[in-house]
Amino acid sequence: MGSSSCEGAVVIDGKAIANSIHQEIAQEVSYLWNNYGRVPGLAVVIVGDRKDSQTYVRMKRKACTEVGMKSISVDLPGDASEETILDHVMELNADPEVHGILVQLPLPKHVNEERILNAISIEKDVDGFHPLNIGKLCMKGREPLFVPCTPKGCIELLLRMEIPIKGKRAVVVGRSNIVGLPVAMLLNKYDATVSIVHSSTTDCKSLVKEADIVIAAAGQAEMVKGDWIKPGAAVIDVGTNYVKDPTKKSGQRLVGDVDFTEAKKVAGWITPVPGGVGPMTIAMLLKNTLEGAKRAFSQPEDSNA
Ligand SMILES: NC(=O)C1=CN([C@@H]2O[C@H](COP(=O)(O)OP(=O)(O)OC[C@H]3O[C@@H](n4cnc5c(N)ncnc54)[C@H](OP(=O)(O)O)[C@@H]3O)[C@@H](O)[C@H]2O)C=CC1
Ligand SMILES: Nc1nc(=O)c2c([nH]1)NC[C@@H]1CN(c3ccc(C(=O)N[C@@H](CCC(=O)O)C(=O)O)cc3)C=[N+]21
Ligand SMILES: [Mg+2]
Repeated sequence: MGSSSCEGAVVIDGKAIANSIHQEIAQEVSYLWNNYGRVPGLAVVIVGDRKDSQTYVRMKRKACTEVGMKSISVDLPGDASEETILDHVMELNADPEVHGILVQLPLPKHVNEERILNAISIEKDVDGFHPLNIGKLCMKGREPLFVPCTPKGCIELLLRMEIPIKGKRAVVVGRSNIVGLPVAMLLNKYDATVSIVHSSTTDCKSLVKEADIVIAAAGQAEMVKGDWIKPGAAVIDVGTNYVKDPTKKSGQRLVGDVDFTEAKKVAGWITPVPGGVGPMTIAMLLKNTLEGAKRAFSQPEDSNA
């Protein structure tokens, strides 16, 4: 399950793997309902009307409802003040029916993103973006309460496909706080030897070529070419780039950071875009929310039983 292959690499079916995770989660949610009379709750906050953000938020809320969790929606106008957003976060922090809080990024320019993310209770930080959770992710022997969803989804794909990590060379393309950096830290925890390349790296190609595991998260359409890939490598493509395509009704097409057609001929495993990492990000968000709820339900002082 979760893959197909005719020529070249095994194509990792992230959508199918995410669906089976959704089923596992739905079972646990119904167990919680039967035993505690409560379900996990996920609050998704969106500020403004960016089309891509609205699409992603809609997908998250739908997935949440489908597994039987409670979805709490906070929709604020693009000109909402920082104080207004903070007030909503505080209210969600105090709400016993909320176990996860996600503030969709990017926030409008006038809002200090760091200030908002710092305000989310670490017990409800299902994105894993709070500096305390990130800090623990980077430290040996420390366990964050939540691991960021996209990086966790990348690792989950490797684990479920039984792709070895320990002792392997991994190269991460990109070093953002939400993808590149945390995925590199996670691969390090799983005992890969990790390099990070970025926009000032002089020869990305030759470094990527040495990797047994490539994580592409640069936000550059089809930047990683077939001849960058070591034969047999695992290629995980995080990129979601919209490129113009006059043959499509919408006038655009979604592509990854990897030239899929070329790389598939060389790689051992590869994720498609769409249908690879994207669905796993949502599955991990639900998993984090479930974990947060289970921690809350097992606390005696949480008296909302
Ligand atoms: N599928 C999913 O669930 C998700 C997908 N994404 C997608 O992943 C991609 C990355 O997202 P995000 O991390 O937020 O992006 P950012 O723009 O925040 O970071 C991009 C990173 O890539 C590096 N970079 C940019 N150009 C190059 C280049 N030519 N060569 C090498 N490195 C380069 C940048 O380097 P520097 O630091 O020097 O600027 C930066 O570290 C995007 O396409 C995004 O849409 C993001 C989140 C979730
Ligand atoms: N606080 C916060 N947390 C995030 O996790 C977060 C965020 N902000 N801002 C934006 C990025 C992006 N992101 C994606 C999630 C799912 C898909 C996804 O499911 N994509 C589908 C395709 C969707 C389509 O067709 O457009 C796929 O790849 O198959 C993509 C991207 C989460 N992000
Ligand atoms: Mg970004």
